[in-house]
Amino acid sequence: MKVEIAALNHTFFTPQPRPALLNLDLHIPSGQFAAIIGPSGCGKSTLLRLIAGLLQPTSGSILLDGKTPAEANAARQVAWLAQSPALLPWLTVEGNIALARKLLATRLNHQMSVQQALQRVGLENAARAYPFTLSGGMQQRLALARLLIQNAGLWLMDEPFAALDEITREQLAAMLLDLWQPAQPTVLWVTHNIYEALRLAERVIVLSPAPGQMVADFSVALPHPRREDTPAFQNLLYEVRTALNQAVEAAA
Ligand SMILES: Nc1ncnc2c1ncn2[C@@H]1O[C@H](COP(=O)(O)OP(=O)(O)OP(=O)(O)O)[C@@H](O)[C@H]1O
Repeated sequence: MKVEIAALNHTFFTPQPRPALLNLDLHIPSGQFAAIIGPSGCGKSTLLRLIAGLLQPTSGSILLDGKTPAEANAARQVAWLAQSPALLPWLTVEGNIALARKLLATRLNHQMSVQQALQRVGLENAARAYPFTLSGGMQQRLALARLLIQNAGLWLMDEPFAALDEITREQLAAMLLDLWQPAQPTVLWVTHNIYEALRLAERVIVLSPAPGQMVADFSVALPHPRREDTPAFQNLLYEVRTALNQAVEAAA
């Protein structure tokens, strides 16, 4: 799904005006895996919420394959993964996925079974368990299975693995890449972590401190799996970090 954002502004009124995003123009081609990084409070989550149609922009436009966020949502084309997996505690692992599948039963190209989705995330042996009996990493794998079965054209990800330990986080990041590669939905991945962004994404977009403006846009043309100890990775790391630091200094 193509994401086209033009002259986007968002201000919260609390009641005093608090600008969160300023004049953002962004074009994400269909199938791109893009990471959005920026300092805390720069408007990353606000941007995702606007794209998901959970907030109305103060001004500007967002089009998802030519549709408004509300229209794309109604067609169930937008899937969301956040830090909290928002599982239904009264349903088993397979019950959670079966419900997500049922909600999408009218989608013509929807062919994946519950079992297949659980296999893809390595949870086939936990199908009868309840979410509260799972570790944090397993709960996020279940959320990934739900994301997969939604078969949406756009995945919005708001630091989904930030609460997990380093090793689980890396495992899930690798799993996410494996899940993304066959169908290649468009991914917008919000993160604070420059390493994570450079390990996964094809593009890294840097926002300034609030109100968030785009200050840099990097293409990451490195093959997977990416090794951090290569000069190409280290160069990009340096450039992204420098862009971020300059934006923070300019705003200070
Ligand atoms: N519902 C709200 N009402 C008022 N202000 C808000 C609201 N949500 C966010 N803000 C403000 O908008 C700005 C951007 O917030 P946002 O959560 O989008 O930032 P973020 O980059 O995602 O931050 P973090 O990385 O810490 O999660 C901040 O100044 C925040 O305080």
